[in-house]
Formats: sequence, structure tokens, C-alpha cells
Amino acid sequence: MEKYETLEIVQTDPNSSVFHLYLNRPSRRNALSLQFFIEFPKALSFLDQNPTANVIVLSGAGDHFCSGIDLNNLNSTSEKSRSADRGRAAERLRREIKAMQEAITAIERCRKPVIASIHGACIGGGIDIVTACDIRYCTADALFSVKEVDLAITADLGTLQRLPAIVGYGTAMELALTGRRFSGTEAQRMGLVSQVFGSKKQLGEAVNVIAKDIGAKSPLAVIGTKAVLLRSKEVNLEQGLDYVATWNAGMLISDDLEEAVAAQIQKRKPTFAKL
Ligand SMILES: CC/C=C\C=C\CC(=O)SCCNC(=O)CCNC(=O)[C@H](O)C(C)(C)COP(=O)(O)OP(=O)(O)OC[C@H]1O[C@@H](n2cnc3c(N)ncnc32)[C@H](O)[C@@H]1OP(=O)(O)O
Repeated sequence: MEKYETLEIVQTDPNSSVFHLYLNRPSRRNALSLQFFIEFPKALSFLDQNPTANVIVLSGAGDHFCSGIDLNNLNSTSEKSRSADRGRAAERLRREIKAMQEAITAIERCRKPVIASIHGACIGGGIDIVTACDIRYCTADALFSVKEVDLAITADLGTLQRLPAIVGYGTAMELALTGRRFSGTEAQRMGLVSQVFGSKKQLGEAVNVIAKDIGAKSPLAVIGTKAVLLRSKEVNLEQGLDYVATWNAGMLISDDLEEAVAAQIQKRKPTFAKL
């Protein structure tokens, strides 16, 4: 398995198509360092290309999911931009922000579904990450905050673009302007997470079951569902329908359809080839 400073990839069961990706700086509460922004897209690309991996579960090591951007890096970023010609410094900072955005968008670029399993704090950059994930679950006592406004930052890694589509425009505006903390239970009420669980252990067990279930489905149908749903956010109904028609014209000829129908008729579990 690939080795990283800020992440860890674990395949708990060698026969499983579920891979766990951990934010792995527990002593810093999984704060997002510059190294994280280099490693995260690499790890997702590795999992995307790994034919054994059908589903990715993203969690935080230790007591929290993620404490947001590493505050030490934030200082050095603004320090650097003060030291050069203002125009050049601004242009460099713009590039750096765009590279960090790309690192988060790598979740969407990964063809396989990424499930966020959130416990403890999920703050600032943590929200950027989970709003890019395909499914979100958390513990009831998880603690969320779109914290950027309190650090004099306009959130710039995706929350302001993705959160309104998940929780609605008004709620997204309220959360982003106040930076207030809210619990896992409230996150479920507003639709940010699909389900809450009583403890980290229950969360882990339930997410494993859900991930295994998705991982046992036709990998082509699963990546197709992610691709078509993501595309539907960007295009109108007619374009979306056209896209899925073209997609399925390419994919319905696979063996998976035959196997899924045969398994249904024979009342057995289907088996599908790797991607
Ligand atoms: C270009 C800009 C791009 C992106 C911008 C994103 C903006 C954001 O992400 S805004 C959010 C920034 N994050 C925060 O404000 C959260 C700060 N942390 C906390 O509130 C708490 O640490 C906690 C997550 C609620 C966890 O509390 P607790 O379990 O009590 O741990 P602590 O004792 O507070 O922390 C232990 C240790 O970790 C260090 N640490 C925590 N968070 C960060 C962080 N974000 N960056 C750097 N370091 C962090 C904390 O300082 C402690 O260090 P010690 O040396 O052990 O004291």
C-alpha cells in the first residue's frame, strides 16, 4: 500500500472492495497541512486506479474527523504573499488556492464513491472535504462549523459552492456567516448527513455495512451513478438525460446487466468482474 505522511490507506479485509482512507495527523486533530494538499489527490488517484477498490470510506484518525486548515500554514501563506511584488504575490496565492481547491475536488474526480464517516470535530476545511464527498454519516455528538468567517477568510475550498446544494441556500448562508457550531443531530436535520449514530463504534460498523453493500454492486453501475448525478448538478434536464443516454449506450452492453438479472431470477448474490 502507498505510504503518506498525512494519510493512511487501509484495506481491512483483503477480499473486500472497501478501502479506508484516514486523515492521519491525530496529534494536530487532522489539521490540513500543505503536505496534505499534495498527498490527498495522489491517494485518491491511487484508489481510483486500483481495480480492487470499489468504495472509499474517508475518516479521521483519533478523536476528530478534521480541525480544518493547519493554522500554522495559514500564517505562512499570508506571510509569503507579503514578501514579493503585490501583483506577483497575489497571482502566486491565487495559484496556491486553486491547487488546494483541486485537491478537494479530487474527491469528485475519483470515479468511485467516497463516503465521509465523521466523528468529533469537522471544522472549516473539514466541511470543504465532506461536502465534496458522495455520502456523509456522522455521530450524533459530532461538531461542525463553517469556521472561516471567524478567521477573516471567505471560505474558498468549495463549501460555499457545494453546501447550498446539500442543505439549501438559506441554511448555507446562515452557517457560513455565523460560523456557529452545530451537532451531528442538527446536521442530519438540515440534510448535511444522511444518518447519525450513537457512538464512533456504531458509526464505523454501520458505514462498513453500507460500504460493503455498495461495493458488492456492479462497479460500472456504481461509477455511472456517481458520474451522472455529479453531471446533473451542472447541466439542465435535457442535457442530463442526453448524458445518461450516451453513458448507458456504452455501459449496458457489459456483462454486469446479464449477471445482475440472472442473479435476481436465480435468487442468489451476483458477482461482478473488477473494474
Ligand atoms: C487558503 C485557505 C484555505 C483554507 C482555509 C480553511 C479555513 C479553515 O479550515 S477555518 C478552521 C480552522 N480550524 C480551527 O479553527 C479549529 C481549531 N481547533 C479546535 O477548535 C480544536 O483543536 C478542536 C478541533 C475542537 C479539538 O479540540 P481538542 O480535542 O481539545 O484539541 P486541542 O487541545 O485544541 O488541540 C490539540 C493540538 O492540536 C492543535 N490543533 C488543533 N487544530 C489545529 C489546526 N487547525 N491547526 C493547527 N493545529 C491545530 C492544537 O493547537 C493543539 O496543539 P498543542 O501543541 O498540543 O497545544
